[in-house]
Amino acid sequence: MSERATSVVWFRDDLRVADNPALHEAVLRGDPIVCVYVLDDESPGIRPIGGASRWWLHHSLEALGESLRDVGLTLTLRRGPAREVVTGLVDEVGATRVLWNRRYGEVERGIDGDLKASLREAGVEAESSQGSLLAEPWTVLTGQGGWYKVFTPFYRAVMAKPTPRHPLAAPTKTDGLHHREVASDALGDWGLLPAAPVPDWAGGLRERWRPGEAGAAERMETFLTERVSHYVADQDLPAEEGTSMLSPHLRWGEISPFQFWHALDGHRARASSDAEGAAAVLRQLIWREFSYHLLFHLPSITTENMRSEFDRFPWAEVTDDELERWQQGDTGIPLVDAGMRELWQTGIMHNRVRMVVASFLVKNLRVDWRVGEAWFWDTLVDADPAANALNWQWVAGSGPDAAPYFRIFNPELQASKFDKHGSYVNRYVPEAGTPAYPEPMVDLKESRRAALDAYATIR
Ligand SMILES: Cc1cc2nc3c(=O)[nH]c(=O)nc-3n(C[C@H](O)[C@H](O)[C@H](O)COP(=O)(O)OP(=O)(O)OC[C@H]3O[C@@H](n4cnc5c(N)ncnc54)[C@H](O)[C@@H]3O)c2cc1C
Repeated sequence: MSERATSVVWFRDDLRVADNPALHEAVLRGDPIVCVYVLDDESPGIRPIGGASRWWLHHSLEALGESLRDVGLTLTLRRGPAREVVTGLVDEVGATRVLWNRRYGEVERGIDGDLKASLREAGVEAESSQGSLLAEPWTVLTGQGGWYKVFTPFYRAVMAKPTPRHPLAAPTKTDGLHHREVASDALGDWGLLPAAPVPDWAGGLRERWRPGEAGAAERMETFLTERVSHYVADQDLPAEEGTSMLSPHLRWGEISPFQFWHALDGHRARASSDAEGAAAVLRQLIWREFSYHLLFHLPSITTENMRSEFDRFPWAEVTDDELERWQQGDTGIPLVDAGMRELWQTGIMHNRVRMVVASFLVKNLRVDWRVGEAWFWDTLVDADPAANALNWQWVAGSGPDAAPYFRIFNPELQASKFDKHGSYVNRYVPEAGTPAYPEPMVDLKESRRAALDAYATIR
């Protein structure tokens, strides 16, 4: 055991050095620092991340390692059940303090709470900070002291709170930081990237994304200088890059909501063409907060219908072949296929198209929303436990404040409104309209009627 005070900073969904309260606190204390990331697929109840997320995580950890090296620190990688791994590391280096930024999922909170209690019992300081949400779920309550089930009042309540704190500066070389040298796993040994015999499916992801804090900052800058003024007009057009594309960076905490908020708020305050766009993106950012509000207060949101009548919904039995047609973008419905192929090739899908493909699966094919949620979990680079579940339940009609089940998106109508010139469909489904393209796997009108009949049985 070392005599000297040492801080362990445990990185999780906050893979950044700027505006990182846990790291900031460790830097202020001035003791040697051990930075650690734990890959935890093993703690009871933990949901292992999907394939696209693993790809992202690999590159994001690489980038974080570099940023830390630039300021004189190193990133230690460990794998296993988080509580045991962090406790083991604390013993190994004789740490006197462990710092982290809070998580909001039930299982994660359980792990963190148990760890905090056992560390404190052992005389080790353990402190958590607010780094990943603007408004922590227990701080936004209704007049009656309950939690919000409807977005608009939640949004108003968040906006009525004092302005979120300003982002914290990143540490610099001149802070004279010391790291403690400890053994680390090699990132490559974690097998996060596709490797033989699995085909390399990540080419499109490499082309589209630059995981890490610098990539996030670059994307935010481009959005604010070039696109925010068109956001309101373009946000629903999948052919344009009209939105911020920051969701995976926010998911992994490469940019904090505080950084994005203040950058947007600056634009909002200016009486310019940017103000309207910035206010609209801020509202979207609050949807992210709302999804975590729900996840915290109703953890079953990830697996159970929020509206229990949906427990009786007569979901259809689909074959593996039928499901594969949806997953691979081979349904014969061009907008659905374009979305599913965009997802497979690039790890992302435009929000408008996500709603369309989800509605097609849950309503036209009458497949349980959890099947679609699981596919998105595996293939999205922004796969997020709270946002994914909330949005699937929103489309299915099984969540609070959801789109009513009977509002069934018509993909053809959606294409004619939001992809008028067919540019998006052409990009991903160039064979649409030729004999090489399959017939629709279901008749849209008939399947719509069947869905409404099914819904009538649970109303
Ligand atoms: C079926 C379905 C599944 C979804 N799964 C996810 C998911 O796993 N992870 C995820 O981050 N988003 C998910 N979304 C929400 C939304 O599609 C993405 O957040 C959005 O497409 C991200 O693009 P952007 O960063 O350019 O968003 P912008 O329009 O620039 O919005 C800024 C930020 O606000 C947040 N945001 C925007 N819309 C939503 C929303 N509806 N719900 C929650 N947060 C939102 C995101 O963090 C986003 O980066 C899902 C939507 C649907 C319909």
